[in-house]
Amino acid sequence: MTARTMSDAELSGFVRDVPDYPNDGIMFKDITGLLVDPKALSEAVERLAALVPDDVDLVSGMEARGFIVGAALAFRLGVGFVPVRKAGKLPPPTRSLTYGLEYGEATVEIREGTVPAGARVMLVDDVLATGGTAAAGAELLEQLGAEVVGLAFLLELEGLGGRERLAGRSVSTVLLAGS
Ligand SMILES: O=P(O)(O)OC[C@H]1O[C@H](OP(=O)(O)OP(=O)(O)O)[C@H](O)[C@@H]1O
Ligand SMILES: Nc1ncnc2[nH]cnc12
Repeated sequence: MTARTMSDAELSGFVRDVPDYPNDGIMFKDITGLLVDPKALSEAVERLAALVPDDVDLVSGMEARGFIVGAALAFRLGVGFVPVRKAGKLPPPTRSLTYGLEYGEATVEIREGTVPAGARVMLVDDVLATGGTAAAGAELLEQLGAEVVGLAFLLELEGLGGRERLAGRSVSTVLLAGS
């Protein structure tokens, strides 16, 4: 495993807090500064890689920021990447799952045939907040026959119930942040 080159505080320093975005009362965690800095990006991907069991077959990531960290992680691990897309972006055949958000609902999709039955899949995203997005991604992967061996996030927002929503699953995070 590659040694850490940054402390938690240094890596966290690349994440920008944006108050009242996209709605009043939301403290948005903007990871753009982390992505644009080569050392911070490398540190983040190495830390994510350290959270992944040895024998995964695939990494999967949630659109859109989960594609960035997930595809980098898949490349780092030498495995393929399965995108979990928002509704209406993938050509058929697809499998969809609609899930509840804090207000309203959303639908995610995976292209059928991308996940071999029994594949050991690590699901990745940038942020764990309420956990609804990741729970839907994991459930959809399982409907397609995958074994979801774990979920890894760059940033966990405490106090929003994400851990509880993913109870029973193996959840790990690189950084913790107040919400
Ligand atoms: O734990 P939850 O409450 O479900 O929230 C976490 C999700 O919210 C953000 O995605 P967003 O829908 O903002 O889309 P984006 O990645 O396209 O910006 C983030 O990238 C996660 O996917
Ligand atoms: N506060 C937040 N910042 C960034 N991404 C998010 N996804 C859900 N909540 C978020």
